Amino acid sequence: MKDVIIALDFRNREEVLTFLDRFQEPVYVKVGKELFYAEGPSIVREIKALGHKVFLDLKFHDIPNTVQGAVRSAAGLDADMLNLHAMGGGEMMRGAMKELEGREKKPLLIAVTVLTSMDEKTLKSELHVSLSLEEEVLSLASLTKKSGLQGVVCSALEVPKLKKALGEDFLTITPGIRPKESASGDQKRVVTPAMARELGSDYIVVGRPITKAENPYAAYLKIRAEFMGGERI
Ligand SMILES: O=c1ccn([C@@H]2O[C@H](COP(=O)(O)O)[C@@H](O)[C@H]2O)c(=O)[nH]1
Repeated sequence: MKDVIIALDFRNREEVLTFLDRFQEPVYVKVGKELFYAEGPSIVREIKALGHKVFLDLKFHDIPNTVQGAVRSAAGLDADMLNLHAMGGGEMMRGAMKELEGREKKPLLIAVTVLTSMDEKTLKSELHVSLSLEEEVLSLASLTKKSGLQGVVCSALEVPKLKKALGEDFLTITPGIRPKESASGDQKRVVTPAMARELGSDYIVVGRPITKAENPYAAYLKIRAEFMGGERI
């Protein structure tokens, strides 16, 4: 199912609750490092208790044993989606998946490929990656699928290639979404919500174009309508 995930990149609980208060229905939100490190695990439980779905975006990247432990702790928070960096490798990803085995309520586990704030020039000149950006994303996504995870974070620009190679069921979660009138900021591989729909993204992740809007709820509805197109909203 397609959905819009709102990135709650806020400083504290008060800002989050004021923001969510404007929404008239349960939404899918993302809790990232800024909010999680300010408020701790209780913020995830509190948002869940309000009826919203939560993608806990902590992007684990460490040795396999440490990531396995982190996934164990995070899975106890009842988040709907967790993630890690595919660059941590197959052993790390398989260990993380193993940790979720046998749980009654399992979050989706996905992996970040190449951050949407990165372009090919930086990938080559700073990280000395020899593959093209698209090939690097595909290579990391293939490893992610082989390791048993359900999907990846990438730019919507890469979705058609990934779907063709890895199948329609392999989920693509795509940040770097900018409506026509929005500034890109630090995002490099950007697309509009309508382009993300055309390219086949499963979920779009949208932060500032909603959180910094004069009317965040109206901005959310507009972006959602553009992304969901004819689908039932
Ligand atoms: O490759 C990635 C991975 C994660 N993100 C996160 O998505 C949101 C995007 O926020 P905007 O304000 O819409 O730029 C943010 O929380 C990032 O941590 C990403 O942008 N790219």
